[in-house]
This record gives sequence, C-alpha cells and structure tokens, in this order.
Amino acid sequence: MHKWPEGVHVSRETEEKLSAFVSLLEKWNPRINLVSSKDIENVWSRHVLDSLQLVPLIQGQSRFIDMGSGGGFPAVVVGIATGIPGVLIESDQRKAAFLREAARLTQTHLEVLPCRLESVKVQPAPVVTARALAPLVKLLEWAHPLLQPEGKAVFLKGQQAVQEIQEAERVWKMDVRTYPSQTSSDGMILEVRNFNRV
Ligand SMILES: C[S@@+](CC[C@H](N)C(=O)[O-])C[C@H]1O[C@@H](n2cnc3c(N)ncnc32)[C@H](O)[C@@H]1O
Repeated sequence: MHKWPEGVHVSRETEEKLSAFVSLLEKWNPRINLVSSKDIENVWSRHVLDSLQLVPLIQGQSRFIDMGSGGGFPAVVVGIATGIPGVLIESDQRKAAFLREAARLTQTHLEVLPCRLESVKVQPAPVVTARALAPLVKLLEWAHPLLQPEGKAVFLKGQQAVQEIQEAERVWKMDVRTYPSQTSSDGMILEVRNFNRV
C-alpha cells in the first residue's frame, strides 16, 4: 500500500498503469540508466509519489509540456494520473524511445519530442513542468517561450530552492508560490506565474 500525496485520488486503473510504468522502467534501467541504480529500489517513494504531488496543481488544465523528461518523472506519472495530454521534451534519443514506449504501454496521451530545449518548436501550453533539470534561472529561460501568457510553470526542487529563487529574481520578475514537498524533507514545489525578464 502506498501513501498517496494529500489531495491525490488514485483509482485502481491508475495504480495498475503506474505499476506497469514502474515495471518497464525497471526493465530498461540497466541499459539506459533512467534513474540511479540505488534509487531503483525506492522508485515509488523517491520518484512516483514525488511526481504525483503535482497532480492537484495541474488537474483541470488542457495540456502540459515537460522539460527534460528523462525516465518519465514527473511527466509520465502526471499523464497517467490526470489523463491530460502532454508534450515531453527529452534530448537523449534512448530515453525518448523509452518515454514513447511508456506512453504506448500505459495508453496515455503523451507526445515525445526527441530534441533540445534550446531549439524545440512546439505550441505553447498552459502548464510547463520540470524536475531535476537545471537551476531555476535556466528553467525560466527555457519555459518562457513554451508557456501561454496566463500559464504557470511548476517545478519540483531540492534544498537549493530558496537560493535559486533569489538568483532568478535578478533576471526575472515573477510571482512565485512555494509548497513544501510531502516526499522529501528539504524539497519544495515552485509554482511560477507572470514571469518576464527584469
Ligand atoms: C537529471 S535528468 C532528470 C530527468 C527527470 N525529469 C527526473 O526527474 O527524473 C535531466 C534530463 O534532461 C535531459 N536534458 C538535459 N538538458 C536538456 C536539453 N537542453 N534539452 C532537452 N533535454 C535535456 C537529459 O537528457 C536528462 O534526461
């Protein structure tokens, strides 16, 4: 039994799809290192539950874009749990192939773009997400052209989050809301709106 994050309802069908995704990850991981080998034993607590925390912040949106999707966190988990169509941008071709297979297996509406964020061409979305990709200042630079004007960026961040906000505020004017992580004592979720260069 998993302890789902607050405000997240996981149906039996969703749990089955999440389990199928985790099994696929365990199968592919030795070949392409989607998560560190020590993390694979704790993949539910460290990665799946961590990603599920974004569900209440994204629920009801029409579409999302995830930057640097890697092994599918948070994008595949959010796609499974919400049914919201997503675009996953991942420059590593082998990881992109894994993400396509994960979407096919779990029958989620996820499109994978195997390209770099610096050169991607995609229709802007109301939500942009990222986890473990880059400092906030860089995330905002990549997210800015991908986001609709009234949209929001939602980032899963570690213990450097407060420092990263201070650094980013030298370059970006923005409205930031922070939420403590339920899965990591020093983690934080950032919800950023109305960001523009200073
Ligand atoms: C540290 S991993 C994090 C993966 C996943 N978001 C997670 O939390 O497990 C960062 C991922 O971003 C991808 N990436 C890094 N820079 C990128 C770029 N400029 N454009 C597209 N993907 C990039 C890498 O290939 C890698 O898979």
